[in-house]
Amino acid sequence: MFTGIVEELGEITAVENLDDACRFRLRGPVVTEGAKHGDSIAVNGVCLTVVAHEGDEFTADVMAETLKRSSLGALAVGSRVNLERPTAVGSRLGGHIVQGHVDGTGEILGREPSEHWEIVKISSPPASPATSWRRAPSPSTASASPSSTPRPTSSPSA
Ligand SMILES: Cc1nc2c(=O)[nH]c(=O)nc-2n(C[C@H](O)[C@H](O)[C@H](O)CO)c1C
Repeated sequence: MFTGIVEELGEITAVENLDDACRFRLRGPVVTEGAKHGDSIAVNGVCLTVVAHEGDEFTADVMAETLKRSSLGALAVGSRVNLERPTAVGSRLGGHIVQGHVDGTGEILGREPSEHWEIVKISSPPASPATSWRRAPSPSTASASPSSTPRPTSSPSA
């Protein structure tokens, strides 16, 4: 579990194209401190697994499904990425509880700068049948169109 509070801005230092995946090497001095093989690290909000690490760099394999659903497929050597380690049990949860399991990519529709912050408008990707059953239906959606969200037959009805 993550909180969405970014710990540092890391960088992609190598990209290797595998048959149906990509192997990324990333630099992140904060998130690699004490990192172990098998640990999770969120890269631009996407939960990935550390398969190797050395010094301030770690390697993660990104499978085709992840490349399809997230914006990680657009990354290249030199790209800066938001990095976050999972939340430690017992610590204060700033931000939100975030799984790092991305459903899809939105699009930035506009940015309105103001003196202290910017309002960023982002489109939400339409739910595909493959992801919509993973989302809990909101009460209004469920009552408005109960048959529009395919779910496994074993799911309790809303
Ligand atoms: C822990 C984890 N590790 C990886 C990984 O090392 N490589 C990968 O491609 N996907 C991983 N995932 C699943 C992704 O987070 C998930 O596929 C994306 O968020 C898209 O839904 C997860 C959940």
